[in-house]
Amino acid sequence: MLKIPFRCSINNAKQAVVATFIALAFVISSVVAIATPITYDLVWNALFDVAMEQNEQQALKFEAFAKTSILQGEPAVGVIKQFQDIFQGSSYDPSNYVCLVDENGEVIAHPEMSFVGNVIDINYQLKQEALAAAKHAYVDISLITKNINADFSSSNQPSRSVVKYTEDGYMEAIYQYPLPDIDATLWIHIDVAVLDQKTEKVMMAIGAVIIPALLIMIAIGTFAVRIVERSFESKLEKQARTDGLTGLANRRHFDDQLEVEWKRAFRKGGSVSLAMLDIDYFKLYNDNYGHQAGDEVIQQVAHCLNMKVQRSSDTVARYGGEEFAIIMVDCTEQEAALFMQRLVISIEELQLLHAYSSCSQYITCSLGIATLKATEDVDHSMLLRLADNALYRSKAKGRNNLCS
Ligand SMILES: Nc1nc2c(ncn2[C@@H]2O[C@H](COP(=O)(O)OP(=O)(O)OP(=O)(O)O)[C@@H](O)[C@H]2O)c(=O)[nH]1
Repeated sequence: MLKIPFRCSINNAKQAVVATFIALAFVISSVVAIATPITYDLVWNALFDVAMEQNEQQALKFEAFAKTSILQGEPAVGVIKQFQDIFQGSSYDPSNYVCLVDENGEVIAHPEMSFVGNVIDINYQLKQEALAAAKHAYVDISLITKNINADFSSSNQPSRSVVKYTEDGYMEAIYQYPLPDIDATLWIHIDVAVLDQKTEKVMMAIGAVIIPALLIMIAIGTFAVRIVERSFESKLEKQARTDGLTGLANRRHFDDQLEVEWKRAFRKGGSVSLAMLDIDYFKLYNDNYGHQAGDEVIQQVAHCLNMKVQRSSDTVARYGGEEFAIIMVDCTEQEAALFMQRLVISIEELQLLHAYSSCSQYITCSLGIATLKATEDVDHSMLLRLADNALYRSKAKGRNNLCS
């Protein structure tokens, strides 16, 4: 009776939990989606400003250096040596940012320069790296490198390209200086890859917080859903075994319990007693007092049985309609009969008025009881039959009594 609405409430609760977490995930994702670019921009802009400033300082330094060194017509080796000295210890490692390119944008090494350490010692790998970089981020290299003669004759001033972004978001500042002693341009490329690394670190840090947070949220959500499910499952299980009107064990639980007790008694070589109890003239009660009042009588009788049958090993169940069943274990036939006899009296003592009963002015009940030793030859359905027959005899005897 209670099952269907109960199932609905389980589904509703599960849906509510799932919906809450989806909503939560959505809100967090939205916040992250909105916050990430803003954070990214803020971080980027902040780092960019710093980098720009650094770059600007480097550029000024370099211009000062270039004006004195290159204009004096120093050989390339000297220029680069000076450059290295000036920028050593700065955030830029000159060996990474200085190389020589010819007018085609090819990285070259000059024999005279080989002693100037990293900068000049452009090995195959470094050259490949420079070329690879040129293909991607530094697309303008070959365009800005010019023949030394043209440049040198027109102006001794170093030309400094505009600091700009590349497609990848890198910022680059390109300086080109014609070198007086070789047919090449000293090309100095100060990029701010460092900026990107910092940004990546920040983004990774953000990811390091957000992703675990999302995972934890999913884990907690799953766990919460499981807990809710379990609690509903156990409630559902309990509901499925409980009679909705009286709260007693229902027929299903009774059947299972009788089988369990029967098997236990068989193992222990014991017996099981079973009492079947039926309210007398209940149809007449219903007809005259109404179905609602009938329900209340059933509830009161059930309550009385529950109060009297206190041993945890015993089971009181609503067998159906106005019929109840009591399983008793670990007691003799006489003890069970005596106990049930008192129960019959207790129910009449409830003094639930029944003016249409032929055996009392109050609600009474008839009771059939059977006790059977659990052996290989018989099973618990025999016990049920015996108790039922006893109940039938009790009714036949005039009701409000007990037969065994
Ligand atoms: N109010 C109410 N009545 C019920 C319920 N279940 C069964 N009944 C009624 O119980 C009555 C049982 O009637 P009968 O089987 O004829 O038994 P009785 O009138 O008690 O007669 P005896 O058992 O021979 O004394 C029927 O009228 C059923 O409708 C219930 O849950 N609530």
